[in-house]
Amino acid sequence: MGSISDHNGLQTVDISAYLHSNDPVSRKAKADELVKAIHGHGACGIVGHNIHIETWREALERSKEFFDLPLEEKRKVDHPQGTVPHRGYTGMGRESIYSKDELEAMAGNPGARADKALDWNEHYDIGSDQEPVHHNRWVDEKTMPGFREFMKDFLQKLEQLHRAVLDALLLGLEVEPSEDYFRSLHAGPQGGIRLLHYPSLLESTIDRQATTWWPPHTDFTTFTFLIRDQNQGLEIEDRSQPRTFIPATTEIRDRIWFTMGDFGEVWSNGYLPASKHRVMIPSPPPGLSTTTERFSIPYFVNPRSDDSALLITFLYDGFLFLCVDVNERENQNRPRGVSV
Ligand SMILES: O=C(O)CCC(=O)C(=O)O
Ligand SMILES: [Fe+2]
Repeated sequence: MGSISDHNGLQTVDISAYLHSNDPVSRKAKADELVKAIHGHGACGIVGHNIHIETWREALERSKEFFDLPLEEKRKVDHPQGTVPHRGYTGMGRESIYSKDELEAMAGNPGARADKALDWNEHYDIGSDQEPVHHNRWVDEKTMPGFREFMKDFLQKLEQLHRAVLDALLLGLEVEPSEDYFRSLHAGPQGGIRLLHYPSLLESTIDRQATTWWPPHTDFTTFTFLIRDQNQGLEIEDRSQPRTFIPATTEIRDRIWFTMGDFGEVWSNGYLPASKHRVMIPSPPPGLSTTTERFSIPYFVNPRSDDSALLITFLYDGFLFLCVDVNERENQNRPRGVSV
């Protein structure tokens, strides 16, 4: 499939020529196309990426098997308490994303937290066993045979893809090969997958003011790949019309949605802006009173933790690129939401 432009302005880039060609001219052309697409919306679709549809279907099926376990089984792998919670299971309504405005409004008023809308999903975070900061909470092998091996392998495939996409961005941005710091920042095992389950809900019980699947947010990542089932829900902000969202449609079955994260925006000094996105609870299918459940698997690409403060600048297309690594350990541990 060639690259396509959706009627709604989001581009979908077929990166197979980048991954498989030895021709530097076509690789550079593809890298440029990717950078241009992300520059526009902070997000784009990616096809031709080497993650086979059978593999991602299996990942979604195994994810469903996990969420089908009794709650007491899932709670055996509950996320760690404290400042580094991003591994293991987080149950329904236990994490809320707060916007900057909400956090400001809450300052000095701890009771305000109780009024916060719930993000109605459950999720299970997995990263590399080699990653030094976070520690996996694996389900017992007897409970889910093969789950751990499969997820480790899936994670590795996504890691390979993230390195290839990062290389393409660096080529597209014309970063000098001597500035290999960027590559090395992401060469380690910091990527992580999140198995996500958005439950089916009885329409009459949904207070659409108070309940969301995910409210609008940007990810605290360099960038994110979004793998999902066939059900609609993800929407990406149209940067030309702020607060207007474009459905990230699912009709191309093996399209991965790519969203730039906060660190990626800082890293590129805004040239590749962080994508604001949300996940909406769809209306029930015609004739039904309950909404359809949804499964998705974001893969978060994070920079390496590093104790050294580092500042790198370079010029591209009249933009000053800036990368600040301010003792990232603090930043990486910043909660994306608040667990209760
Ligand atoms: O489920 C999705 O498609 C998106 C999830 C998401 O935005 C997130 O976990 O940060
Ligand atoms: Fe997100």
